[in-house]
Amino acid sequence: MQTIKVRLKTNPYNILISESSADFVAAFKKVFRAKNIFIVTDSNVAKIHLKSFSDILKKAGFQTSFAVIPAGESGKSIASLSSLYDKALKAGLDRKGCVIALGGGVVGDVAGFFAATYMRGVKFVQAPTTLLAMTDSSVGGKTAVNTSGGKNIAGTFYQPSFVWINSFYLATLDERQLKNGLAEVVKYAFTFDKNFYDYLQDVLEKGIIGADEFNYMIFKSCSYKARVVEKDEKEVTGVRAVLNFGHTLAHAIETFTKYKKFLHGEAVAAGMLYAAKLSLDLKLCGKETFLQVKELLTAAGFVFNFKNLNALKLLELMKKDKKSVNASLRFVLLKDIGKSISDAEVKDGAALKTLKEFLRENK
Ligand SMILES: NC(=O)c1ccc[n+]([C@@H]2O[C@H](COP(=O)([O-])OP(=O)(O)OC[C@H]3O[C@@H](n4cnc5c(N)ncnc54)[C@H](O)[C@@H]3O)[C@@H](O)[C@H]2O)c1
Ligand SMILES: O=C(O)C(=O)C[C@@H](O)[C@H](O)[C@H](O)COP(=O)(O)O
Ligand SMILES: [Zn+2]
Repeated sequence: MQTIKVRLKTNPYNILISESSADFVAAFKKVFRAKNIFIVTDSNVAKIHLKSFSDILKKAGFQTSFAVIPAGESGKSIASLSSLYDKALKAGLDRKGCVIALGGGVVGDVAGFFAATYMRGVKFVQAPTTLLAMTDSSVGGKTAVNTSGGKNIAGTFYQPSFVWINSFYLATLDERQLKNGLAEVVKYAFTFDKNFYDYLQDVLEKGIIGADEFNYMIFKSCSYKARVVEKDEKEVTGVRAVLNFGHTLAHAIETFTKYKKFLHGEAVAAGMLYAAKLSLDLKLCGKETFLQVKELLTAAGFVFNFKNLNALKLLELMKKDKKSVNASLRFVLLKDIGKSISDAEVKDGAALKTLKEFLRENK
């Protein structure tokens, strides 16, 4: 078992990396005296993992009820959120109860928003089941749902009481979803650590990724994220914005394609390559850095094939990004591998010129 502490002043908590359900139950009992647990999951995870997960808690003496939201990004909606309030009330969830998110980032983001607002806030635990959720979304307390106008437009910051990461769940995840998770993992290498970059390049090129490699990626990613969140929990000072590397274009692409064509990680991979190209065009980094970004994304298996994306429309959407101030574009850019600039203001013309070239080069 490995434990990473998230040392927040008001809501400190642990990230537990363990394949033992006994470790999970022990952690749970330390944090809660309540018996009433409401599990939120999605329609795919419900079929594979809900019964065994709920049995762990029942055997430990807890009462469980559950709600299932639609699988995939379409489930990250106000409709899903709204359905949870009704189901929880019917199930008798009270203020002393606890919500557990069992699933990927979609479940975590929706369940977290729900837990933050149900009866003005009930306790919340993250039990991530995708690589993306284990390395990024289950940590840090961002919760949200999408709207037709934009990604994560409605949400709160609401920290979990703890996170239980059991990489055993990765065994049932398909190749595309595993690759999707790698996008956020390589993000940490690009923005924080050249040594981690070298490690990933080596492992991904060889293509042999087993439990040890996944657990190492999870540990490193969660450690970077925890340190950043401790410094700037609510993205006020700009420190946390670094976790948004690649996300300015990614969210525009996801919104433009109505959350249907690209997975989040696929859009983030595209966004990181674009941000690296923008860094190069703005002379913030050299060609070598841009090529290093491209090489690792390629080693991770990302192919860039953008048809029917409209540069002007993407620019308009990027201007509505949460980092924008007075409609001026802000990006996380790179000086080098492991060295980033958060919150760089970029003129519309420069962003558009690079975007048009980027789309042309990756048709
Ligand atoms: N809050 C944050 O800090 C944060 C960070 C990164 C991403 N996100 C959000 O996370 C979401 C993406 O999360 P995701 O990539 O986990 O997607 P997801 O939650 O949609 O899960 C991907 C797919 O895998 C299935 N699945 C989940 N676990 C499985 C398992 N163990 N076995 C088989 N199938 C399984 C799901 O049903 C779904 O179809 C996006 O909405 C993104 O915006 C949030
Ligand atoms: O935790 C963060 O902070 C992040 O930015 C992590 C991102 O990977 C994640 O996709 C996040 O939800 C994006 O946040 P947003 O504020 O741009 O909606
Ligand atoms: Zn992300």
